[in-house]
Amino acid sequence: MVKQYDVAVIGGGPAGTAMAYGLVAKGKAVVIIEADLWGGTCPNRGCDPKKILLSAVEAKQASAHLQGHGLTGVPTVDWPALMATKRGYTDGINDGTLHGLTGAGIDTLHGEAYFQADGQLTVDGEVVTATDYVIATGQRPAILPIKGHEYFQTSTDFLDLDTMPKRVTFVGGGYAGFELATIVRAAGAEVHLIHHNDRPLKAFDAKMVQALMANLTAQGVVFDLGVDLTAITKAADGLHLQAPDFDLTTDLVISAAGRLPNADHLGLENVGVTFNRHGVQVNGHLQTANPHIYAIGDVSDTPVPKLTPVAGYEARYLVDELTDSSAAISYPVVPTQVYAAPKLAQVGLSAELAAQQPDRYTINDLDMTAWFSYYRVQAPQALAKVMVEKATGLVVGASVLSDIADEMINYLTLLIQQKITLPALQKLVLAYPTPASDLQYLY
Ligand SMILES: Cc1cc2nc3c(=O)[nH]c(=O)nc-3n(C[C@H](O)[C@H](O)[C@H](O)COP(=O)(O)OP(=O)(O)OC[C@H]3O[C@@H](n4cnc5c(N)ncnc54)[C@H](O)[C@@H]3O)c2cc1C
Ligand SMILES: NC(=O)c1ccc[n+]([C@@H]2O[C@H](COP(=O)([O-])OP(=O)(O)OC[C@H]3O[C@@H](n4cnc5c(N)ncnc54)[C@H](O)[C@@H]3O)[C@@H](O)[C@H]2O)c1
Repeated sequence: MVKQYDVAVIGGGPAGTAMAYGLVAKGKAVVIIEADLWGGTCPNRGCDPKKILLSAVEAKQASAHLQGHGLTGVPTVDWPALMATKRGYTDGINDGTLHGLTGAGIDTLHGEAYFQADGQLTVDGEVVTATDYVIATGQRPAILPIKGHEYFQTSTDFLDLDTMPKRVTFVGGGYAGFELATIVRAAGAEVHLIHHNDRPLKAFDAKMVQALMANLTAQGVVFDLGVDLTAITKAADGLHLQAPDFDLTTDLVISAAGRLPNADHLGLENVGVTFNRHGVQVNGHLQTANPHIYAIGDVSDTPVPKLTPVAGYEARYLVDELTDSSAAISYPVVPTQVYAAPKLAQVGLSAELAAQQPDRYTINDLDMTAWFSYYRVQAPQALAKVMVEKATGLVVGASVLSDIADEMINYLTLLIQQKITLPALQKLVLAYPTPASDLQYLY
C-alpha cells in the first residue's frame, strides 16, 4: 500500500532539510526526496567548500600584511593539500545528512521527483502521495549559450579541482566570479575575470566595488570589462576565449554568469505551477498557483537574495504556515557578502538610495584603515559606509569592505534589525579590543 504523507519535500538542501526537520518536530509525516547529494549546494558545492578554500587565502594574506611588521616569509598555497582538507569536510556531508534525517524519523527517497498529475508525484517511477508538496530544488549554474559552450566548467567543478592550472578565467563578475578568482590568484595561477559590461557586482555600492577591484588588481587579478564573449575554441596552446577585438588563451574557463532555477524538469506544467528565470512563482505565503504546492529557497521567485540563511528562514516560516499561522511572510534585513580578499558586505538601505533623501539620512563614509582593529593586523584597506536615520539615530544600512566585513555586517544587521541606538549600544559592555567594540564609532 502506498504510504500517505502529510508533506513531501522535494530537494535535500538547506531549504528542504530545514523544512523536513521542522515538520517532523511538529508531528507531521514527512518524506524528503533528493536526486543527487544530500545536503544540497551549500555544504557540498557552495558556501562551505568555498570558505574552506578561502581559509588558506586569508592566512596567506594575513601574513603578507605583516611582512616587515613582525613576520618574515609569505606562505604558499599547497592546492592538493588544501583540496584534501576541503574533501575531509565535504566527503562526509551526504551520508551525515542522510543519517541525520532518518534518525529524526523523516522518510528519505533518492531519485528524481516529477509531478505526473495533481496529487501524483513520482520518484524514478515510484508514486509518492502527500497532502502538501514543497519544492526546494535550488538552482544550477547557467552555462552561457555561446559557440564552444561545451568547454565551460562550473563552480561545482572548480570546488573539486585536483590540480590548479596555470591560467584560469571566470566569465561573469558576480559573487562566484569574484570569490573563486580571489582563490585562484592566491593559489598562484594567472586569473582573468571577464564581465560583459563595466559594472560587475552591480547590487553592491559602486565605490566599494571599485575599491575591491583596485585591491584585487594589485594582487594580480586581471579584469576584462565590457567583453561580451562570443566563442570558445580549442587549440594546441589552450582554450581561446573570443569576442570582438578580444582573444584570450586560458587553460580552464568557468561560466560564472548566474544560476538557473531547477524548475524546468519537475513536470510543473502538469500541476498548474508557473515559473520564470527567477524561479517558481509564489504568493506571500510561498504558495504556488496550485494551493497544495509550495516553493522555498533558491528555487522560489521571492524578493530577497538567494542565500542559505534565507532558505532556512523560508523553511521555518512555511513550517509554521503549514501547522498553525497564516500571516504572509515578512523578511528581516538580509546581509549579503562577497568572500573575496578583502570581503565586501552590505545590508539594509544602500548609500545610493540614502543619498536621494539627504534630509532623512546621514551617510557616514569611513576609512577605518588606521583604526586599531586594522592597524594591529596591518590591513591595507578597511572602508565602511553607514547609513543613519537622522530623526531616530538608528542605523538603517551599511556597506563594509575589509578582511572582517563578513563579521562586521552581522553586528550591523543586529543593530538594524533590533533597532539599537547608540545610547542603547553604549549601555552594553563589549570585550575590548575587538571589532564589536568599534561599533560605537560607526553611527
Ligand atoms: C559557489 C557557491 C557559493 C555560495 N556561497 C554562499 C555563501 O557563502 N553564503 C550563502 O548564504 N549562500 C551561498 N551560496 C548559495 C547557497 O548555496 C544556496 O542559497 C543554498 O544552497 C540554497 O539552498 P536550497 O535548499 O534552496 O537549494 P540547494 O542547496 O541547491 O538544494 C536543492 C537540492 O534539490 C535537489 N533537486 C533538484 N531537482 C530535484 C528533483 N527533481 N528531485 C529531487 N531533488 C532535486 C538538488 O540535487 C539539490 O541537492 C553559494 C552558492 C554557490 C553555487
Ligand atoms: N557569498 C555568497 O553569498 C554567494 C556566493 C556565490 C553564489 N551565491 C548565490 O548564488 C547566486 C549566483 O551567483 P553567481 O555569482 O553565479 O551569479 P550572479 O548572478 O551573482 O552573477 C553573475 C554575473 O554574471 C554577469 N553576466 C551575465 N551574463 C554575462 C555574460 N554573457 N558575460 C559576462 N558576464 C555576464 C552578470 O551581470 C552578473 O554580474 C547569487 O545570486 C547568490 O544567490 C552567493
